[in-house]
Amino acid sequence: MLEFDGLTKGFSGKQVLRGLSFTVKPGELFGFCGANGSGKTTAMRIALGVLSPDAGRVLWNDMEIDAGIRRRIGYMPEERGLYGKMRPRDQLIYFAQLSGVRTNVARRRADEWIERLGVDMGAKDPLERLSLGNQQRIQLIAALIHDPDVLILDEPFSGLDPVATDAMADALTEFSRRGTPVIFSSHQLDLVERLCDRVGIIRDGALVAEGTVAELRRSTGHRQLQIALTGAPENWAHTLPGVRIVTEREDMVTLEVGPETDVREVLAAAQSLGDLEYFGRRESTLAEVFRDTVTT
Ligand SMILES: Nc1ncnc2c1ncn2[C@@H]1O[C@H](COP(=O)(O)OP(=O)(O)OP(=O)(O)O)[C@@H](O)[C@H]1O
Repeated sequence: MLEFDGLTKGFSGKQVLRGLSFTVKPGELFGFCGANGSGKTTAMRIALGVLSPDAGRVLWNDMEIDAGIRRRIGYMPEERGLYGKMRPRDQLIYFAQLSGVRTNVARRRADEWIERLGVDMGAKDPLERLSLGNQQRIQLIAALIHDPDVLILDEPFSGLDPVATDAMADALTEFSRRGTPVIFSSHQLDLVERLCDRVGIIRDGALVAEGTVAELRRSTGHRQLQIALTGAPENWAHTLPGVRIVTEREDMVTLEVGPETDVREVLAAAQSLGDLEYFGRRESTLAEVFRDTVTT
């Protein structure tokens, strides 16, 4: 279990983390979300020992992370960190060896992952000649080639095409299903919603929401309805009681209703305005929950 316990951190008087606490359990794929500058990278760097906190700790299985534990972490830094002039395969083997993997095993794993993630490169190409997406795939392999006990990935999906995204998502899911806790930061909330077992939302250096996507949806207290009517007067949705219009298309209106609104009243009002073609609930997306959480 990876535990962030009351982390605080400031840079030249600016408070960036303010008592950040959450845990990532074995086998869990955890999405770490927050607005730009909310402190995600800072927290992950502290877990890796790149930065030290002003207060608080990061624990791995109840032990403070030391150099030995750190070697068992797979980390993908936001600033990436590979050698541009070196061939990717050689680097992967080198990194694996540094983490204690035998050379023949390192070679085999490098080749397997390069193939599995579909890295497109010539055998002699140095890293800097690869496209950014392919460099990023190599960076992911560097994080997992030593078969780590925990994976901490800073925006691993940014800039990837849909095929690479799926390949990377499969790899992370496989690690988590094997029991490895995986935490990654991302602004791609549709992806986080699709992949993650749990999600944490950080705001101004503290966690303001945490749970499964379903739990986060419930916590906002907002419900959305979709209604389709025929034969109704123009702008009919504006006359419904206790609703906020989210989108208004010719064929379907999406509405948000607060916790105090009686949905049956909305239904009755809609029926009195035209012929009801569709009436149903729409789940909020994680992006909507996120906006709600970080702007209110
Ligand atoms: N070494 C540093 N010195 C001074 N300020 C820093 C340093 N590292 C981070 N900060 C500041 O800390 C704040 C949080 O940055 P951080 O990179 O942790 O946010 P983030 O949530 O990862 O953002 P993003 O989503 O944009 O990557 C920012 O205001 C940043 O400018």
